Amino acid sequence: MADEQLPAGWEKRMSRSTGQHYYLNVYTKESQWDVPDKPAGPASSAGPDQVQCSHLLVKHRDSRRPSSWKEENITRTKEEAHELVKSYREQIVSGKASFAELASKHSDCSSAKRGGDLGPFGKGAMQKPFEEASFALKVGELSEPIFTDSGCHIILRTV
Ligand SMILES: O=C(O)CN(Cc1ccccc1)C(=O)c1nc(-c2ccccc2)[nH]c1C(=O)O
Repeated sequence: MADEQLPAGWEKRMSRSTGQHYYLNVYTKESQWDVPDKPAGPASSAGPDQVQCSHLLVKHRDSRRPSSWKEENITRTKEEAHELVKSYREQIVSGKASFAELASKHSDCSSAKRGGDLGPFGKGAMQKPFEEASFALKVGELSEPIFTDSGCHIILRTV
């Protein structure tokens, strides 16, 4: 397809070994041979009024619970947390690292163990800033940094 429109987050690549085209999700690093007309992520039980997202949370000393699986007592400032989240976002967007890789290493949320995956959720389940950012994303899209009482997040909508 000459001027195919790909869903957000997908790029057309050529296989060095076979010369065939394939499609790469630049955020999740998933690749597939057919045009990505499916949601950029594993099918899930997300209902019509739900989204499925992964997130990377960096807490700070003013977070509601400044402690995590990574760090007993989190002392970084809110500004330092924001800088870290911006650097992680840049690594993901530039293709240097995948979302799941950075979330599993650096997220202060317990979902780090699942590459940041939160599963499907509807309205009313999450803190308002998180919900609003999640529902504003297209499938495969990565949010700008957002703040909740828990800390600073980037969110990847997967379904
Ligand atoms: O805010 C608090 O008082 C404590 N929390 C809430 C929490 C704690 C454990 C599991 C899930 C949520 C967190 O700080 C927190 N929030 C999140 C969170 C926030 C927004 C969306 C998804 C997860 N994760 C965590 C966590 O420790 O793992």
